[in-house]
Amino acid sequence: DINTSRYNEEFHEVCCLGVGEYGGVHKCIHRLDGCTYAIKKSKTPVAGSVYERNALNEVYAHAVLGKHPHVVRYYSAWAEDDHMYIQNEYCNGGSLADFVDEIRRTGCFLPETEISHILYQVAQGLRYIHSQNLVHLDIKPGNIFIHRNPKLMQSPESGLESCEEEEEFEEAILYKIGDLGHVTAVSNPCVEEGDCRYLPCEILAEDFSNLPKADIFSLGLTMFEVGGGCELPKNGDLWHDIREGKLPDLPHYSKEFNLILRSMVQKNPQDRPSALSLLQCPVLCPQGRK
Ligand SMILES: Cn1cc(CCO)c2c3c(c(-c4ccccc4Cl)cc21)C(=O)NC3=O
Repeated sequence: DINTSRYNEEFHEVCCLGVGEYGGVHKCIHRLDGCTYAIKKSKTPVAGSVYERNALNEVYAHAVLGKHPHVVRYYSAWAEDDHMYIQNEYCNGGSLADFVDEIRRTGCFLPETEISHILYQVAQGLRYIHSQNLVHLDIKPGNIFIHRNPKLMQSPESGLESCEEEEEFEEAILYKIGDLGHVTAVSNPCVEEGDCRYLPCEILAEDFSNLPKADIFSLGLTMFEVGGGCELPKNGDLWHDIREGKLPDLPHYSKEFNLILRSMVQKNPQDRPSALSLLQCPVLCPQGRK
């Protein structure tokens, strides 16, 4: 009967975090360890279908990518009662898509230091994914999740005392790349296209010769929206203009920051910076930290 299901036995379902054609994601508390997780429940994909390959890609990617501060952590996956479950780290601050909605609603823009920090953190996640010879292929605001470290939210000093023995500085807000359903290997790619609003034209033309730079392109458009840029089209003239390198300026940010975004969405993948080179860029490098 349904009550013997691992999902119901091991977890207490708190609330729904989102639903899509894939299924639904719930915030759950593990009854034994008391920790909170995000668990996606989806219909078992038809054997041999692209959905099954995507589902397997997602779990393989999580297994290979293991633990990284800027990639959503995977804990477990299982199948039961004609559904697949994946148990991931719960990020308590929503996604960058929620953030973009908020900026559009309030007209309050992030200071350049904050938006540079977001780009720096996500670039660290991308560098890690690319270093494993994998590519994400669906980088977009809805797939970048935010985790606010409650300990550090009161006063930044508190974090320092507690981790004085550790070398590294604890971040109060962590940005994490999630939804690895489109992840594939750089070498033998089986590309399942992500959201066309964020894809470069070479991917749509099935040119997979430089996949890591496709992630850079998508990250450039993602940051354009976080910076208050207009809503991105799925097609049409603006879609093509952007891919001809005509990215509108973000008036609230410096010339240098705008030049970085424009370099990330260059038509020719070779002209886009790698994730590693973004991390060495002085405009983004966090002040004073190596
Ligand atoms: C819609 N939605 C909202 C959230 C919480 C944001 O504060 C969320 C999460 C995830 C996911 C997710 C995405 C793709 C695959 C599996 C999962 Cl659990 C979806 C999420 C995930 O892996 N971790 C999340 O926090």
